[in-house]
Amino acid sequence: MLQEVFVTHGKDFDKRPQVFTVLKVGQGKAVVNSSGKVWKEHRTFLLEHMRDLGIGKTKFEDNVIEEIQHFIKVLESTNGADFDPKYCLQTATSNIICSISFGKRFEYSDPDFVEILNIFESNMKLSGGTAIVNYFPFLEKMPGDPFKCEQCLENVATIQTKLSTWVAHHKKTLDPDKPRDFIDYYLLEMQKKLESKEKTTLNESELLKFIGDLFVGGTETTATSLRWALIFLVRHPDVQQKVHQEIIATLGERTQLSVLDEKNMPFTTAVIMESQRLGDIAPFSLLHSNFDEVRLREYVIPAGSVVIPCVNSAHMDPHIWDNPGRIQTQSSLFQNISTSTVMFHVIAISLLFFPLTGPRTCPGRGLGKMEVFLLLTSIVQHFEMCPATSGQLPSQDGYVGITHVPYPHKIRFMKRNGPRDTSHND
Ligand code: HEM
Repeated sequence: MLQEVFVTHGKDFDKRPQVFTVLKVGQGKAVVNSSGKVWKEHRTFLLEHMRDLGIGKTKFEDNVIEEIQHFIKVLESTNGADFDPKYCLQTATSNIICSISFGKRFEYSDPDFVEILNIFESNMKLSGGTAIVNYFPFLEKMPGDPFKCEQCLENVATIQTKLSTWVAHHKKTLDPDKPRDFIDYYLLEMQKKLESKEKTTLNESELLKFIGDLFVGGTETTATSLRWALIFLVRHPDVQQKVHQEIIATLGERTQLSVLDEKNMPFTTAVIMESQRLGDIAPFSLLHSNFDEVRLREYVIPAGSVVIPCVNSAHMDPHIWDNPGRIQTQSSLFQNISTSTVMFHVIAISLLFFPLTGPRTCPGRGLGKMEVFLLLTSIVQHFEMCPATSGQLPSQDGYVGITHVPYPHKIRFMKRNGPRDTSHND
């Protein structure tokens, strides 16, 4: 059914609904929250320039690997002590988005950067509560802001102010012959269209939202995918060990894997897919809508409906998975990626490997997939991950905002070839 609605009838459902989180929090702008002409022009711009910048393709992997080197140093500095990797994973994935948006990366301790990441995260979390206002709009103005609508909108305004100072700096330093990043490309495209008097929806206000979209779309999703993968590897040391063995066998004499190695690493690939299924990163994807009435099977879907892709129902479908809540055994992990019938069923399951390929499909999945693969394999290559010193395993449960996020937890990153961990017997 997901396939039928979002792929076969994808065009009928390629709008976003006119509700609080889309119109006010997302301002109905740029790519993620827009519909119609604004969405088409911004999505086309994004895809064209991702292609130009080689994003998600092999030539972009050096940027990701450079960030991984900084990231590994941070993990080394923990010296095997209890550590919550959330913040440094968010920083690493944000820095990759920063390199394509602003042409620069930030130090992990940069206060400006820390602030902006915290605000983005806060809004992802608050969205779980504000979602009710989508269906009961009068709740937005309830005294005392119980659904945190005001706080959410204040966060949006703070982000816009921060991003506008970066855009102002780009305008001052723009060299039309040497565009550095997405902001430069956008400013040049805007200028070109204005000069040729071509009708356009590109403008500075949309630009701020466009850059915000890359952050929202590209940071939390990737970092959360990695957080779930780490949790499952800590909970299943036997699986962690097999991933490590596959990495070592594939590396040979080299010190760093490439995305091209992925095709020779079926076990690691299956583990990433499985952690996406169980982690259920975006259980309801993003809201969709239809401008016109649609007839589908025995249903009539009125124009302007809110259509929620319940991806979670496929992730946990007992008709497909023997025991949906448990990580699949090693042999079935292999089966899942090699059996074509299962592949059909997992189309909706692994957002990165078999996404719903309709008009709204994630434009950043090539990049996301590259980041998850390279970061995860680098972590396992360099560290053995163990439960915190209390021996408590990180929980497999989490909370749902826009994404499904793990509860706060700590794990230990024991440098491989360093002193062995003997304090906990798994
Ligand atoms: C593990 C990583 C990622 C996951 C799980 C993920 C997941 C998703 C999902 C579920 C959607 C909604 C699709 C729909 O509306 O039906 C989406 C849309 C989107 N994603 Fe991703 N994403 C990831 C990485 C990225 C990255 C790295 C970028 C940045 C380049 C990005 C940018 C976007 C944008 C701009 C949209 C909106 C597309 C539109 O409305 O046309 N994503 N993503």
